[in-house]
Amino acid sequence: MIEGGIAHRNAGIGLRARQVTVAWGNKPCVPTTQAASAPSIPGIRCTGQAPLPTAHGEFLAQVYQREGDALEHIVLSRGLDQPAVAGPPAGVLLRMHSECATGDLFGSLRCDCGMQLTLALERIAKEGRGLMIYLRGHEGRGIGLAQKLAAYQLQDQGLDTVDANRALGHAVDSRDYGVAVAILQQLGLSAVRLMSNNPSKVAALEAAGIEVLERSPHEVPAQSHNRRYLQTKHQRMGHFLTSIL
Ligand SMILES: Nc1nc2c(ncn2[C@@H]2O[C@H](COP(=O)(O)OP(=O)(O)OP(=O)(O)O)[C@@H](O)[C@H]2O)c(=O)[nH]1
Ligand SMILES: [Zn+2]
Repeated sequence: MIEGGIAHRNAGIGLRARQVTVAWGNKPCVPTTQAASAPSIPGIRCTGQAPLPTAHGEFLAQVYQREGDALEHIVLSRGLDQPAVAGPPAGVLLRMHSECATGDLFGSLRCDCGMQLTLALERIAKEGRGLMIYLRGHEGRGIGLAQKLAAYQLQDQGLDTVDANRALGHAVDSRDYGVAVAILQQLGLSAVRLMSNNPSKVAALEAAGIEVLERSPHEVPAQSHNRRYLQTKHQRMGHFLTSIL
């Protein structure tokens, strides 16, 4: 893994060719990666897909669900059916984005999520190939929206984002990336360039056997409403953030 640069390993290593065809009613989820036959990954399935034109260009939208779990995780991908271009950069561009209704839907300035979401789609569109996995159930780093709002109340009384979670009886971060790993495996993607400032995401992928060829910084400008939040992530959670230094 390298930090913030271009990885110079075998181009296309991120694509292990695989046929992915999962029935959803009468409409199959068609392959999104180069075709070959391989068994699908147990416990995860694509339950719907359609082309999705966006302000950032056209993506393929897919829903993935874990067996016995109603959460609908969203994958927006582009160019995965194209062979990787020869030469660097190797590995597919990936954003694992934790659901944040306040930031992603309403443009809340308390965090950086909304701008990071937009930036990720822009970067994938610019490169022409990559994916965003939008992880449901990650709201509030796993504590849910209502408890995140309760944490905001405590932050307004002086606690930081770490201590507010603890004061409410929660872990600081209870997110699990297993479903993202399963989706990547289902798509045949074994090596990625991860757009993130969070070292825990790198560790989670590598622990699961997904090679992180590069952690690509994914910073957006800080502003007065989220500066302390970003400082806490840097100082207490080990996030790589330079915009607040
Ligand atoms: N508990 C809690 N969760 C928050 C708070 N602010 C944002 N979140 C949630 O944090 C999640 C995003 O995590 P972050 O720590 O901001 O960033 P990250 O995804 O780990 O790292 P990046 O990949 O660099 O974006 C989203 O699910 C948000 O809902 C907060 O003050 N308290
Ligand atoms: Zn947020």
